[in-house]
Amino acid sequence: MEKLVSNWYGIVQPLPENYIFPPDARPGKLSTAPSIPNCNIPVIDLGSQGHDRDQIIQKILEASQEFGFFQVINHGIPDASLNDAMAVFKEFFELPLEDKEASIHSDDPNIVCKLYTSGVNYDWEPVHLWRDILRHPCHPLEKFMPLWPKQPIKYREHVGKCSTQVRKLALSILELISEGLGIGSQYFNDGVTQQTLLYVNYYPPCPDPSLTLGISKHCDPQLITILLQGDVSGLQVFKDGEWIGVEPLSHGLVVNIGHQLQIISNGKLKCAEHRAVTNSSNARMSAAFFITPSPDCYIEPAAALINASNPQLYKGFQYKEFSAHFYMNQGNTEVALEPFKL
Ligand SMILES: O=C(O)CCC(=O)C(=O)O
Ligand SMILES: [Fe+2]
Repeated sequence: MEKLVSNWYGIVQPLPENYIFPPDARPGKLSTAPSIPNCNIPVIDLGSQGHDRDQIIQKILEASQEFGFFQVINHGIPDASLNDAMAVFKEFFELPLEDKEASIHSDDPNIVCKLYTSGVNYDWEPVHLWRDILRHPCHPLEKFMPLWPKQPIKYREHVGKCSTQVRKLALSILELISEGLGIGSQYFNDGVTQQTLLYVNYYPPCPDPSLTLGISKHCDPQLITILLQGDVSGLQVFKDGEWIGVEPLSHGLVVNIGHQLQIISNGKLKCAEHRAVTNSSNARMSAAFFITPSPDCYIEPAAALINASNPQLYKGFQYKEFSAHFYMNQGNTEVALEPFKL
């Protein structure tokens, strides 16, 4: 806990050696965001669903096929709700270390609310990430909210409200996707969307952003992710051999396809590699809401998508088998899907 970067940035200069990535994984000069190619990650206006539903579905499918990423605007979640949640996250990370610890201390034997730095296996990592992370489940709210941070005082109220709205939005986007894929509008009900996991990332200003990363290259293992990235850039998506930036949009939300949605869509929708770079002047925060299957949920390509010209690409498995393999290989994107391919 004493290693949290949010508690010693500004004190530590230069970047400690155990944060320096090997040359081929460093962002290099590109990490100073404006110089990287400006993204053409699609921006989809959800405000006109009443009369443009089919067109919106088409745009979502195209973006999910080509980029695995898109941003949504006019998504129905009030600006105030997003601002309030981001404000309590920031307040949390700016608390003194003892207050952060006290805030998440709970009698829960499963310790569902976790605060740590870098990755889950700090002691085993060859290189550390320049970020701290607060994570906890959000759904069902009544079950998990009593285990969330107690400070800031408004944390539970604001994050409870925002997570409920984000989950509703995610389910409505999944309904549009299921309609577009032609797999039945109920496909994403129940087990496959049973959990909402929230990971709040805090990247303090970094002494040398060219040498390190906030999050290294990965794909999200869950079904679909909704990301609040505030107003500081840093998210990059790997596309056609290049890293492209996902520029923050005022009150826009980033949506990306997870491994499970790639599998269910039998490879039609893509989950794209992405990472987060740091910068030397502003702390950056992002809040990722992962819509996640229950551990026992059986995942397989939807039968309606398989035919003579589209043979089944993945076998069926329980989600917990996938996540065990994913975390054992530390999210290595080369091998994450291997055992599940046919
Ligand atoms: O900070 C970001 O923008 C990316 C976060 C992310 O990719 C994740 O939490 O999985
Ligand atoms: Fe991610």
